[in-house]
Amino acid sequence: MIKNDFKDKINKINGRIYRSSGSEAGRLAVLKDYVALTKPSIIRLNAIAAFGGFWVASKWDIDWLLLLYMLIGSALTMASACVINNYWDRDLDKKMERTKNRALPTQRLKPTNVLIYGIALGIIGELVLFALVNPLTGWLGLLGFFVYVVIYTMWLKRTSTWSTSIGGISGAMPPVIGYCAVTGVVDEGAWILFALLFLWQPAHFWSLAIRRVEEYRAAGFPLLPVVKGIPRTKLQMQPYILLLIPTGILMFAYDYVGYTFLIISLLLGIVWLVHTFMGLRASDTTKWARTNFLISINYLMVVFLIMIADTNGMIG
Ligand code: HEM
Ligand SMILES: CC(C)=CCC/C(C)=C/CC/C(C)=C/COP(=O)(O)OP(=O)(O)O
Repeated sequence: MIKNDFKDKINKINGRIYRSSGSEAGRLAVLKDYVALTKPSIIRLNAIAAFGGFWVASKWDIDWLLLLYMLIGSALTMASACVINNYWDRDLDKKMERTKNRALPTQRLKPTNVLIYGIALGIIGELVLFALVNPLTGWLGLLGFFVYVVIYTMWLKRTSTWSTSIGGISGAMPPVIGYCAVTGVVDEGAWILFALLFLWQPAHFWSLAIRRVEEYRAAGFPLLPVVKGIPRTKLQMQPYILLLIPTGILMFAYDYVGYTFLIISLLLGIVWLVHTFMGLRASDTTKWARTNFLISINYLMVVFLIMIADTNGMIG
């Protein structure tokens, strides 16, 4: 104990604020930081989407080992992308309340270590996808990684209001990876799942961006509400949600799911659309945006869980 306190002091004297991992508590805190860098709640929801894609393509005839490999490979690839996003954004993350306490902006971890960690996760994830799932899922993982890390994080997030829509291509990859792990081809089912996630994302993210518009402005991110204003952003969410609703109809029309999914996805889509529409006249925009963000998260979770339960019209 005394030895660890001494180590911490030496670190401070040397002007370093990297945390000592000598004590039990210190090691646990470092571990927590490494886990947080992977953005676990985003990976969790993305993993549900990948699982849903796999399940729908399998039509209840599940290859459990393949499912496990697909989940491990895609989760590690996504974790890698999120860690490298944290690495790249470490200076900008200092400027925002929401992100300023992360491990890199506070200098609790060394950037080089984080970069190595991110690359290692990506190499293992991609090896799992290429070797144990199929090459198509490996390429789709690489595409998702490239769009999120290079196109979104390194380029558009700092320069254009298009970051959200184009960045959505990467977020739409997980269910496609799950689906293609089974089919080995990109067919209409893969495209419908892609469309579902792609169309879901702008309203999800803009709800958050509206709530935190001043933070994003101060940090210099040219997001839609920062550049074009909140009323325009509220308006621009609507075509995405409107187009999202037919993806449920297409899933049904192509016989992937039954009536239960059709009805629930339609109802949820309509609830979200109406709530978004009401945003145009909301008196408390912050409160409205918080609810809209929560609806987005719950919409996706429920739609994918029902998709899994009602694959092939199992519920009816
Ligand atoms: C362009 C695409 C996307 C952007 C820009 C985006 C942006 C964000 C941001 C900045 C947050 C942080 C919220 C906060 O700290 O309060 C967030 C939260 C979240 N996002 Fe997204 N997101 C995108 C796509 C996705 C996708 C594809 C998923 C999953 C399928 C997802 C799931 C989540 C979840 C679950 C949260 C809540 C995290 C928490 O509570 O810690 N997002 N999103
Ligand atoms: C297959 C593959 C690798 C797909 C990638 C999927 C993926 C991780 C999508 C999530 C997109 C996302 C969290 C954007 C937020 O980043 P941000 O930088 O705006 O968030 P922040 O400000 O909280 O860091």
